[in-house]
Amino acid sequence: MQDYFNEQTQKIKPIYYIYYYLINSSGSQKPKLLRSLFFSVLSSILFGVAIVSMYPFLMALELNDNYQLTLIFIICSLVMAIVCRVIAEQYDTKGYSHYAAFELRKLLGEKLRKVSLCTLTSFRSGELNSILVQSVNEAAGFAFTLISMLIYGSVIPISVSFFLLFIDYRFSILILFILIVIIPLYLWRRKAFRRGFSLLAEAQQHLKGESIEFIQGLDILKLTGQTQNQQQKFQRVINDVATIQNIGTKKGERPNFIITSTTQLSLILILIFGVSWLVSGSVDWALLAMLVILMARIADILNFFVQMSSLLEIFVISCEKLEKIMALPELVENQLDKMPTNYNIEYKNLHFSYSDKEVLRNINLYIPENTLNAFVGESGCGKTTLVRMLLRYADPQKGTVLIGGIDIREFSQEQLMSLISVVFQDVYLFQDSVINNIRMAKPSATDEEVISACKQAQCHQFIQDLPMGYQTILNDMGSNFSGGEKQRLAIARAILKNAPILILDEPTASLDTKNELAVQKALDLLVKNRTILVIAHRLSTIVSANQIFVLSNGSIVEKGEHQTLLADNRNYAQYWSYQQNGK
Ligand SMILES: Nc1ncnc2c1ncn2[C@@H]1O[C@H](COP(=O)(O)OP(=O)(O)OP(=O)(O)O)[C@@H](O)[C@H]1O
Repeated sequence: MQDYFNEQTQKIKPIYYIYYYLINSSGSQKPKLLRSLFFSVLSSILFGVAIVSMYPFLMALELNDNYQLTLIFIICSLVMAIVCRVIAEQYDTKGYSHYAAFELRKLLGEKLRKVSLCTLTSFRSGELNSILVQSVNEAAGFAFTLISMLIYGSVIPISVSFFLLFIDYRFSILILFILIVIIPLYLWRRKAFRRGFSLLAEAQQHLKGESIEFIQGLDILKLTGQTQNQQQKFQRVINDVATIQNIGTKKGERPNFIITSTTQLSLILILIFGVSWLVSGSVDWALLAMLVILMARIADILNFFVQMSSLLEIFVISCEKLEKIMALPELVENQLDKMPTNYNIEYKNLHFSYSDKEVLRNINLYIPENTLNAFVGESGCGKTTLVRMLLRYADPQKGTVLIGGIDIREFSQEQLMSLISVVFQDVYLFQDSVINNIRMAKPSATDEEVISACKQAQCHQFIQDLPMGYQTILNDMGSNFSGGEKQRLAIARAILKNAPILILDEPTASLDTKNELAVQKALDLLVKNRTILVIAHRLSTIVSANQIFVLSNGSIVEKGEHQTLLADNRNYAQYWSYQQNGK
């Protein structure tokens, strides 16, 4: 259970934050929400007026003294209260809340675009998805329901208490006293509830993450015989969710009982005082009858408010999650007026750490344009991180990366990405047609251009053999394609994009001989006249590279051509010898 305790579950935001979140979650719809808020308050006041006017009505009825006028006044107040409520509810009925959710999602999308990939990958799978879907719905969708609940629960008793001042101030004080007793009780209950809800939200988040991992990794788990173990882990989280729910229900029992009893007891309190004042002759029966009806109504409203207030906590938790995303550091971007005239790449005194773990140390390297450059070294030495620095996967803590003599932070994201194509071992394919999956590298490309890129990438034939050819929809991230076929689709994207710099995470490393030959043929075409950075696992594929950089523990320890490095007889020569001997 300790897994779910974190800064968010420990900290309870003060109650005024709820109002802050409620108003701000509506974004540009704020004026409409404020208008709804105004009409909700007006509706509650008019309702209070109508209830309190029951007393002069009953008195006039008893004395047969022009009661029709009071009756018309009560009916008008009630009709106006209903009209105001209908206007207030337009925030939901006219779809403004949906628009607020749409805008919030757009804002989050924009934010995520500006956050470094390194930061984004620190989120658990499913976490961002759940924030974008569930938290947005809860934050933007609940706002009006919660506001009206808060208003009816507080404004009706307060306005009634105010109007009663003109009739009998003692009852006003009595109602205010009941409200004042309930508020600290509610705050006490909130504390117990809030922690439980935060823990539950965390546990449910874990459950979503586990289920996504379980489903996505099912084939690997089956192959490695680990299904049972993973299922046990999954089951443990399911049990945790059930346990937290049980504990939450038990913990909430006492505060719930006390609060609902207090609202019911208030009715008895009014009766006790009212009857004693009636007996002493300082109150008449009509006022007492009106107050009993009134208190029954107020007790209902307060009970409803208390029961529904768990929604407030869910709302606040969602807002806090959105706040966490909006507070993520952004990559500072600029926009260049002129793009570079050459594609020489330079890393200058670059240091990079993930949290406090230093992964790249004082990297200095120069890559002339149109050359083939390979990065080799033991697993975990920092090859991928080094190459990703060029893509602004994250910004280095120290040092710079330059393309054509320009610091890459000077480019906008679009400008930088227009210069670089990547072909990694993991190819991401979207659930869309084959042609659209390739065209995404250059959205303006014609069908002919896409087909020509596919021919060069050696994938035209197998696409043609698909049931709907280029229009075939890829299912489940392209699970119906082999690894080699996916690689060739990625190469087709890179050919179509035609960027001057190409990053390859040795795409043939995990392929069988037949697929490797096809991919290699496609690659041979792609690498011509480009600046290439390749992460190499098999040294035989990079013997012709212009420069080979050998990394060890985050530093470049050797660099040169294949033959020079062999002659140096250091790390590279040792790796070469291992691989040649099949070790
Ligand atoms: N997102 C991340 N957060 C924290 N640490 C990371 C992250 N990505 C990589 N690392 C760590 O940084 C170090 C360098 O990783 P990197 O992937 O750059 O190595 P590599 O040389 O490419 O390894 P391999 O050849 O196995 O792919 C490793 O110790 C790795 O565990």
